[in-house]
Amino acid sequence: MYNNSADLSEIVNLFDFEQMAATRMSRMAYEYVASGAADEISLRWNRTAFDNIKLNTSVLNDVSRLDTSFTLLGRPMPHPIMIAPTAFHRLMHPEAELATAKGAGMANTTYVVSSFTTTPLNQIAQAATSPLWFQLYVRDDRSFTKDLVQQAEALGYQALCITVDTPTPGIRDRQVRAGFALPEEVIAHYSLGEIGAPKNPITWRDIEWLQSFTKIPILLKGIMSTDDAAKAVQVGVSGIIVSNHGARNLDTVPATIEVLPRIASIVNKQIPILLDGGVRRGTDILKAIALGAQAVLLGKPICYGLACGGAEGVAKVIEILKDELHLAMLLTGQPRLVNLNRSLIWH
Ligand SMILES: Cc1cc2nc3c(=O)[nH]c(=O)nc-3n(C[C@H](O)[C@H](O)[C@H](O)COP(=O)(O)O)c2cc1C
Ligand SMILES: CC(C)CC(=O)C(=O)O
Repeated sequence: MYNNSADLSEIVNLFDFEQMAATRMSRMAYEYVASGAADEISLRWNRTAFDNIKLNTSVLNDVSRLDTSFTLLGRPMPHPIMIAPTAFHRLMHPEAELATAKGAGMANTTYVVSSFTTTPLNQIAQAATSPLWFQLYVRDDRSFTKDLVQQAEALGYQALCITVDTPTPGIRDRQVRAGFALPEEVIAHYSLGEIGAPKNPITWRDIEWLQSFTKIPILLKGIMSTDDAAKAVQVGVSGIIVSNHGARNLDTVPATIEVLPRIASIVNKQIPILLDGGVRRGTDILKAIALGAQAVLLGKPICYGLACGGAEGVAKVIEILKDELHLAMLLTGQPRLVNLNRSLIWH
């Protein structure tokens, strides 16, 4: 099932990782990771929307000292690149989520562990050397859900990302064609046996219920409209993640970077905004921050890095992006990420 000992020196950018992963992962695993919903229109838009944004440059600024640091939920962050929650890492590498956690530590990044982890939360916490967050799929069994949140808290997971965009996964034709089914050794410990279908029709009342006992900051993952962003602020969550689930749920929703500016205007800096979906280049990160995000998360590239090179592969994905981000800051004349604003975007 695995073919993880690739020569990573051949890898130059994140697209190379995808190409290499396509030749090294099982067809089923690759199709699971790479595919988008239905006709994959939003999947393409997540990329083309970034491509279509043009950058302004500003010359003769002092860029001798670059600063990518900022504060998120009261904690210092060295750079704005995080690992998005993705399910079933044992499909991609025998060390599974432990390798992802080690890679995250090597790159000094925060790793959001999926509810559909194939490694128990305590083992990941033991292996981690950088901050962990936990992504929650709320289950019908509320006492199970409450126990899981409290377990994550007790293990030191620093924030809770509640995924709100997946009452059901979307139409995934390529997964169906590839005969997606979890091999016996790939066990999602907290899935309640409902693999591939979270079936979690949660409502705003459930968010209030989660707030009533959760001690760590709560973020809502999967906000795509200004109304929902306004509601999120109103109910008092600590942050939102603008996400269309990597274009895996509802096809023809807009690209995340397209909706970001409107959501940022509504939120008006009351709570932090993170973004994921199609981030593949250092310039993408610059654009996201200029348009109102504090940080970005990576989904598919981390899966490809893991499949090609375990912890080293994961770390290399982040390191490549960090280098690209530094170059983009130098070349746009922007030494400090926290100073970025919409003037960086060319109109
Ligand atoms: C293979 C895979 C599994 C995913 N599993 C989850 C998950 O368990 N929970 C979740 O909230 N999001 C999940 N997502 C969505 C990601 O968290 C993220 O929103 C998305 O991948 C970001 O887009 P990108 O892949 O273009 O970087 C998954 C995405 C992929 C590609
Ligand atoms: C089991 C899946 C619903 C996990 C997921 O979020 C995804 O594959 O996008």
